Amino acid sequence: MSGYGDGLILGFPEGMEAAQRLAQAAGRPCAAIALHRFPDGETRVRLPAELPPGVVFYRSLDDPNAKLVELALAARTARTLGARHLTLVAPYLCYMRQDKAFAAGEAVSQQIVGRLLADWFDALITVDPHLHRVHDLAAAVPVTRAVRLSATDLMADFVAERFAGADPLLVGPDAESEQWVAAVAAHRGLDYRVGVKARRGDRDVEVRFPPHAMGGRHLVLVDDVASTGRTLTVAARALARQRPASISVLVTHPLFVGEALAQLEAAGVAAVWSADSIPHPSNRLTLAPLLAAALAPPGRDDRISPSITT
Ligand SMILES: O=P(O)(O)OC[C@H]1O[C@@H](O)[C@H](O)[C@@H]1O
Repeated sequence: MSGYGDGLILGFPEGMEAAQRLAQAAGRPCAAIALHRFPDGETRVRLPAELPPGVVFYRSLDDPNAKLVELALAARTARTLGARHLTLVAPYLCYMRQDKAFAAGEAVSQQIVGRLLADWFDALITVDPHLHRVHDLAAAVPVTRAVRLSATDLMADFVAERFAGADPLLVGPDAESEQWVAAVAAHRGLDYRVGVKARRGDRDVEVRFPPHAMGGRHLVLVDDVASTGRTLTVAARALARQRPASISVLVTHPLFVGEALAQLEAAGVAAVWSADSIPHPSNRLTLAPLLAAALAPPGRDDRISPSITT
């Protein structure tokens, strides 16, 4: 047994603050994994020299390619250092959107990356994974224990408090977003509408909304992930034509690559809010208590439990 006690949480450099928030919420010890990036692009990974039987890795998998290699190095090393049961807490789970071969010859990344993660880890905890055609997290990532959490209750409480007495209207930009916007609406009895999206390329997106009286209302665009922000930007432009009182954006996973935030602002979006699955200036909702509640009690990480989908 190491000096850390069982149920140690290990954080990577870019996510140490979030790993510490999780450790505090879960009442567990926390330590850092040190990374050194060599000039040629390889990474040296260093873990604490002794590990307890149960170890939790905290890493959100935005910008995932180098992170995945480093995770593999860390997970394999953890087992040689004495860990027997490895849990990955990945608030944002990468490669979930490529869930089929959209053209002949394409890799089905969801299945391939999911199996890699299941080779390295025994358990996975994630938040609002982009499961669209494949609904079961354990089918995408076949670990022994797969826990799918949702930020939608936190989002609903945030919107209800922010717009108390103002009767906000939640708006999902497309059919894929309906599972989230409907859950947010249901939690606080809010009203919602969903648009129709056609995507022709990474940044070539069209969004239309069926006729609905939106003039003078506070509109909150809700989605799981904003990547280029194109979906939300185009949706906001369409909504702005309805002369609402305001347009805001609320997402679980704020990737917001490139000029996404500036484009949203130019489209008339007054505020952008997110959960802290990825560190970003828009973070307003903290996921640590939700993630902590999903961790097995320290010392019991090696239990075999069924997959959980919440
Ligand atoms: O339009 P960007 O921000 O690039 O991509 C994010 C969108 O693409 C969908 O899969 C997501 O659910 C979201 O609606």
